[in-house]
Amino acid sequence: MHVSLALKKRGDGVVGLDNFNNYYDPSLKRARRGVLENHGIFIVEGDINDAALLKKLFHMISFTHVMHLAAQAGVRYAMENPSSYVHSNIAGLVTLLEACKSAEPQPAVVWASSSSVYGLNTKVPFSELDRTDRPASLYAATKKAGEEITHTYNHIYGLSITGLRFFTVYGPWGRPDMAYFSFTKDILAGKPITVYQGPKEMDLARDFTYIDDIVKGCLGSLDTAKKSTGIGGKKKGQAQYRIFNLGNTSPVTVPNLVNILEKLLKVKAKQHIVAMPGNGDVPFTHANITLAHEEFGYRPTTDLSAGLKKFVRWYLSFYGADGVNRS
Ligand SMILES: NC(=O)c1ccc[n+]([C@@H]2O[C@H](COP(=O)([O-])OP(=O)(O)OC[C@H]3O[C@@H](n4cnc5c(N)ncnc54)[C@H](O)[C@@H]3O)[C@@H](O)[C@H]2O)c1
Ligand SMILES: O=C(O)[C@H]1O[C@H](OP(=O)(O)OP(=O)(O)OC[C@H]2O[C@@H](n3ccc(=O)[nH]c3=O)[C@H](O)[C@@H]2O)[C@H](O)[C@@H](O)[C@H]1O
Repeated sequence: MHVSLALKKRGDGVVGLDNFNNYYDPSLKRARRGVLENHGIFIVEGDINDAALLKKLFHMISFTHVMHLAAQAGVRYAMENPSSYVHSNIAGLVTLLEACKSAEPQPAVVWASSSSVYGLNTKVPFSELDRTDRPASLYAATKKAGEEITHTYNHIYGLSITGLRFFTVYGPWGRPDMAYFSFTKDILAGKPITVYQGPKEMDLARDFTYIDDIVKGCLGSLDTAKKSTGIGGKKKGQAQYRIFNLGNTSPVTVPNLVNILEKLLKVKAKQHIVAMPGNGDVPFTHANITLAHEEFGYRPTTDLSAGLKKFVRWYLSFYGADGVNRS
C-alpha cells in the first residue's frame, strides 16, 4: 500500500494485485485497498498463482516494472501452515516470473526477500555476501529459494531482478501478526504479552525498520533497475541481478520495544517472559546497508521511538483504544 501510494504520488501509473487471503484480518486489507482506490490506484483481486489472470494483465498493460511484495509472511506461522508458504512464496513466485519472462517488453522485477535468509549467522551486521544457507524457518527457506529461483530467471531469460532483504518492517497500516502490532493491541486491552528470550536469558533484538524508509529503498531500487535484456530486449542473459539489505542499522531489544510502547500508550504491559520456543525465530538481526547506500542513496532516518509514535497515532485512529476496527 505504501509503495503504491508513493509511486502514484510522484506520477507513476500503478495497478495492484492481492488475493485478500485471511492470514490476518481481511478487513484491514480491504481498508488499505480503499485508501489506494481513493488515490486512483486500481486493485485487481486475484492470486499470483493464476497464470491466466497474469497473462491477461500483461497483455492489457505494458508494465515497465513489477514490484512483487505478495507473500505468505510471518516466521512462526510456517509451523502451522507450511503449504501456504510453498503456494505463495515458491509456486506463486514462479508463476509471476513466467508471466514477466514472456511479457513484451519484459518488466524489471523488484521483489521482497527477507532478513530471515541470514538464519543462524552470528556475525553482525549481516552483509549481502554473508552465508544464507542456514535458514531457521520454512518462511526463510522459501525466501532463500526465491533468491535462487530469481537468479535462474535472470540467467536463462535475461530478466532484470532486484531482491530486497527487508528487516522487520513496522508502521501505520502494518501487519497485526507482528509483535509491535499485537503487543499494542494486548497492552491496551490489559492482556498479557509473551516476550521471548534467547539462551542464557539473552534479550532478542531486531533491526526494526520504519515503513517510510523501506518505501524510499523500494523506489530507489526500482529507479536504478536496468531494463531487462531478455526476450523483449533480445539479448538474453545480460540483465541485472542484484540483492540489497534494507534495514535500519540500529537493533533494539524486544524489552526496549515494549518500554517504548508502554510510554506511548501510557499503560504498563503485563509480561510473560519465556524461552524462545524454537519456532523459527532468530536471536537478532542487524543490517549492513552500505550496498544500498552506494547504489541508490538508501539512508534510513526514523528511529524506533519516532516510528512507533506514528504507528500508535494511526492505531488509535483506526481501531481506538478498545481495538475495534472502525473502517
Ligand atoms: N513486514 C516485514 O517485517 C517484512 C520483513 C521482511 C520481508 N517482508 C516481505 O515483504 C513483503 C510485504 O510484506 P508485508 O509485511 O507488507 O505483508 P502484507 O501482508 O502487508 O502484504 C502481503 C500481501 O500479499 C498478499 N498475498 C499473499 N499471498 C498472495 C498470493 N498468493 N496472491 C496474491 N496476493 C497474495 C496478502 O493478502 C497481503 O496483502 C512480503 O513479501 C514479506 O515476506 C516483510
Ligand atoms: O525481517 C524479516 O525478515 C522478518 O521480519 C518479521 O519477523 P520478526 O522479526 O520475527 O518480527 P515479529 O514477529 O514482529 O517479532 C519481532 C520480535 O519480537 C519477538 N516476539 C514476537 C512475538 C511474541 O509474541 N513475542 C516476542 O517476543 C520475536 O521473537 C522477535 O524477536 C516479519 O514478521 C517476517 O515476515 C520477516 O519477514
